[in-house]
Amino acid sequence: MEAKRLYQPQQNLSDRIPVIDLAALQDSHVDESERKRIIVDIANACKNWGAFQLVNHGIHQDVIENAREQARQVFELPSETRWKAKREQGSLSGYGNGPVIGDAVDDKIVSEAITFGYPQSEAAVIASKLWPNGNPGFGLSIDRYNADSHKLALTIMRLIVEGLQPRASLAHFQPYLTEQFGLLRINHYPVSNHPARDIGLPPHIDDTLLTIVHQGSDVEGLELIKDGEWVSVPPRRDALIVIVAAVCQVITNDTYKACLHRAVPNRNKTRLSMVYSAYPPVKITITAAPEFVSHTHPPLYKPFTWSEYLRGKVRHILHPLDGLQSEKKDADTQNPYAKSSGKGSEPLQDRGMRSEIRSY
Ligand SMILES: O=C(O)CCC(=O)C(=O)O
Ligand SMILES: [Fe+2]
Repeated sequence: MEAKRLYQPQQNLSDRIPVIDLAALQDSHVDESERKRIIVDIANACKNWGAFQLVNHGIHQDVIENAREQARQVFELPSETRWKAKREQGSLSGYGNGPVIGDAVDDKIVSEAITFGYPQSEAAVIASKLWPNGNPGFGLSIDRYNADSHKLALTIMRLIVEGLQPRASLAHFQPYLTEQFGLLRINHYPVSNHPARDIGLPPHIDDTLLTIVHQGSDVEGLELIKDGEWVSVPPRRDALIVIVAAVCQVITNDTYKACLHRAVPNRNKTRLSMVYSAYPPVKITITAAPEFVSHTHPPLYKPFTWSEYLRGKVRHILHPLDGLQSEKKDADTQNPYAKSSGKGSEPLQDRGMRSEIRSY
C-alpha cells in the first residue's frame, strides 16, 4: 500500500517535523519495499531532527484514551491523596516530581508526574493507595498502554538499527532489541499564570534509548530544538512522538544525536503527556558499536552499564572522553545542542535551575 510521504514543504518548522506512517507494517503481508522506505525515512528523521511523529503506530486509540482518562483522574485527587502513592527510593513506580526533575526544587516548575516501571508497573498497588475503595480500571488501562508502548519501542528500535549507516551488524544491537525494560511516565502540567516565566520541564535530553510521547489532541507544550530554534510539536490525537535519547547517541558514537527538548506550560489549559522511555539492558556494557568507531573516530563516551546509571554511579552519560570537558561542567553545557539553542534556551543555571537533569 502507498505510505504517506514525509516532509511537507512548508515554511513553518513545526509543520516540517517528519511524520512517519507505519500503516504498511500493520498489514498481514508486509511489503518489503514499503518497509525499506520507512526505515530510510526514520533514519533521515533521526539524523536531521532526532525526533519524529509516528502515525498508524499500531497502538489502538482506545488504549491511549483509556490510559489518558485514568491518568487524568490521578491529578484530580487532593494533593495528600496523590502523595500516598509517593515513589519510594529504589522503586520506579509512584507519584512525585518525576525523574526528569529529580529532587530539583524550583518554584518556577509547574509539573508533576506519576511513573510506572515496565514490566513491574505496580499500577494495581498504586491504585489501591489512591482509591482505597477500588479502581480496577486504572491498573488495567495503565498496564495495557505500558505493554503496547514497550512493544512499539522494540519495533522502532529495530527499524532504527536496520537503517543505521554504516550498515550495522545486528549482533551488537541484539540485546537492545530484546530487552524487557522501561518506564511509563505521566506528566501533568497545571495551568500557569506566568507561562513565559514558568517551566513545565526544563530543556533536557532523555538519558534512555528512546522516548515515545503522547501529548494529547489539543494542548501544545512539547518543544524541541531544530537548527537553534525551539520548535513546538503540534499535538495530534493519533500521533506519538519518538525522541532519540542519550544511549542511542552513545551506541552510534554521535551518528544519531539525542534531541534536546522541553515542555512549556499553558495559560488556559492543563496538559497531560504520557511518556514511555525504553531502557537499555541492565547488565551489558553500553558503548559505541564497532561499526561507528575508527582510528579517526574513537569512542566519544565512557562505557557504562545501565545498572551503574540506575545506582547513580554514572551521572553524565554524554560526558565526552576527549578530555576537553571536566566532570565539573554541567550536563547541559556538555550537550552539543544546548550551546546552539535559540530563544528561550538559555543555560539552565541562568534560569535558576539545578543543572543536573536526569531522565531515567
Ligand atoms: O510533556 C512532554 O511533552 C514531554 C515530557 C518529557 O520530555 C519527559 O517526560 O521526558
Ligand atoms: Fe523528555
